[in-house]
Amino acid sequence: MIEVEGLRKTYGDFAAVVDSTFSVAEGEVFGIVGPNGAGKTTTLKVLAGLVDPSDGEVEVAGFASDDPEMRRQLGFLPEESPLYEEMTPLSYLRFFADLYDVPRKAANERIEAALDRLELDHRERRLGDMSKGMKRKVAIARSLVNDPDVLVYDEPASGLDPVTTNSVLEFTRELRSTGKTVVFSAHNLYHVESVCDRVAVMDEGRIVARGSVDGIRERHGETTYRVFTDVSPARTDALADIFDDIDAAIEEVGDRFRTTVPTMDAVAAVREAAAAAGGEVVDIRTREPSLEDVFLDIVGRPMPGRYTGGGGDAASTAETETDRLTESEEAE
Ligand SMILES: Nc1ncnc2c1ncn2[C@@H]1O[C@H](COP(=O)(O)OP(=O)(O)OP(=O)(O)O)[C@@H](O)[C@H]1O
Repeated sequence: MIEVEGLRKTYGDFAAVVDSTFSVAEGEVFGIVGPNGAGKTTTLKVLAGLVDPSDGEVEVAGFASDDPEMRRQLGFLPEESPLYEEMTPLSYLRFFADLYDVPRKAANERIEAALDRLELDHRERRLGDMSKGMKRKVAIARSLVNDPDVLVYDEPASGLDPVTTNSVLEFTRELRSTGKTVVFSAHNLYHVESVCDRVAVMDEGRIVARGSVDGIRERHGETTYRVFTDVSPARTDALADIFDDIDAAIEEVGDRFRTTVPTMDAVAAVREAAAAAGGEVVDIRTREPSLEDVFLDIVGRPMPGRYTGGGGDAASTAETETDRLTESEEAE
């Protein structure tokens, strides 16, 4: 549905996007993630036909990005989407539907469906009097009035409160089930991690990693094991034989001790150490690396803009209950 080959965009001497190649399949949600100035918006504007590439090939829904017909197949949500303040959501969305020559009946149905799903009440309220989250929802509804096959969203959930963030992300995810192809950008790794089938990580204009979230995680991150014991395994020197720095990873959590280790051999060592100290392992959990850990591995510095609310934690650490092993299961 989207093919980008060797895309380059320069502003004077400055290269905002360098040799970018990726494709997005029909019905896929593709995330472009990276820090400020990475080249995300420039890439999306090229896809939306708003910025001409300096070099490379770009095709969206079978049209070259400089083909005016391409824009009719596309819904673009810019990072900042100023709305006409004096209009209401309904009059504003109808206005855009008219620009796309959408028949009135189809437009009304589409607008109602989008606003219902986005839980946007106050449809007759002046846009200038609406909250940032409500305005964002109206802008998202606007991207759908022409029923495009491809949606290009620039930071759809940035700067919104956690509830609205989740609602917008959930909505983005659902677009896939209606057959839409979505490309969206985010600073926030948890936003892409929870929504995307595949991602491209950009840094300084270049794609530095690309693939499924799990695949990238596998290549660049490390699974760790958290072993819970009822005595501190540090009381013995069994662990010291295996890891010099194991002490640093032992934390007291309530009346238990949590030791974080990188391999199953190390888990066995913790078990031995706990047994030698007169205790036992009471729980083991795996912790997969978050995309944030992965970013650190790829670009060598932490990802800015860490998410601090709205259920982000669950998405970030992916501590899987199914991977929990009990003492008895392991003994079998
Ligand atoms: N019109 C322009 N003229 C000159 N430089 C530009 C222009 N547009 C973008 N740039 C530069 O290109 C680089 C990439 O910008 P871009 O907006 O694509 O990054 P981004 O990843 O979307 O960043 P952010 O997360 O801050 O929105 C930046 O250094 C930016 O200053």
